[in-house]
Amino acid sequence: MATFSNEELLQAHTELWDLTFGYLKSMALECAIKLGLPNAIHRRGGDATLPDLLDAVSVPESKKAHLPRLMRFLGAFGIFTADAPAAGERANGEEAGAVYGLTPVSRLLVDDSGANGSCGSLSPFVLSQTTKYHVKAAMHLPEWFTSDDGAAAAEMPFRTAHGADLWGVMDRDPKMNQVFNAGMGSDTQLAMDFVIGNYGDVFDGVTSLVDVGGGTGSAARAIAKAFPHVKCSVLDLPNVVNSVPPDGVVEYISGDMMSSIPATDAVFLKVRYIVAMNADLVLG
Ligand SMILES: C[S@@+](CC[C@H](N)C(=O)[O-])C[C@H]1O[C@@H](n2cnc3c(N)ncnc32)[C@H](O)[C@@H]1O
Repeated sequence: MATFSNEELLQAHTELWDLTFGYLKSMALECAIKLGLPNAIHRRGGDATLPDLLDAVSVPESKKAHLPRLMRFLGAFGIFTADAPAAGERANGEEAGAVYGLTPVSRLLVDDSGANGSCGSLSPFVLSQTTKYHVKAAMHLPEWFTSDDGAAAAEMPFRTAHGADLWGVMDRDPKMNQVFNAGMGSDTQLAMDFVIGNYGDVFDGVTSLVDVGGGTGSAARAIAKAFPHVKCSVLDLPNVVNSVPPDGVVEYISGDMMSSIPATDAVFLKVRYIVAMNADLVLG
């Protein structure tokens, strides 16, 4: 049996604590976005003191003393920078005089379009993946592994937690539908800038394209804008397609990719989860 030195076990103890409390990183990140901290720092020119932040965000008097702790925690894992205050500026052990700045990660969370070149904010993406549905589903992992549910074994912990898959939940909860679709759209915008900028030649000779599981059409709109000769359509479930106002640029088709896909020159797929979840169905 492997033996470990005291140093290794001490280091492992630290790593175990880091892993144990890892979920707090996602929750603190979500909190930073919901409080508007990246935008507040950006609007101050990229640097903000604690009083600046307290001015900009809506925090009641009774909670103000806790903001430096949140900022320190976010700083510890690279969301913000914090310039240490001079010793005399510390109030009650907290960083009253600290100056907080954006890192490349929090820069991606700033709403102002153009702040990151052509890249929009990824805050909607973060919020789409830290929902109560996702967190609760993750907490059902041990229950999912240990329950012997026969044919239902292929179902994911998400269904164990919510009695429906993600698409079913989005169908019954319009707010979740909106939050998830906005998240996918923001992430796709960034990915499409890269795809079109670097691999645009894959669209040479294509005259029609269907983005299968294309959500609210971020990818299809980006392709249609960059390559106006390509007739772009989006195939997605009714709850998604019905939430998109017609834009005259992309055609939205309500349907089930597992049943049929409209005839087209090219199929565009950015639906990793669904293909993985239905791999047996698709690949036989
Ligand atoms: C992970 S999201 C990706 C959305 C979009 N492709 C993007 O990357 O921004 C998956 C999308 O597939 C859609 N979807 C799931 N099952 C589907 C099905 N059976 N037929 C059509 N669309 C489906 C969902 O509604 C959702 O919009």
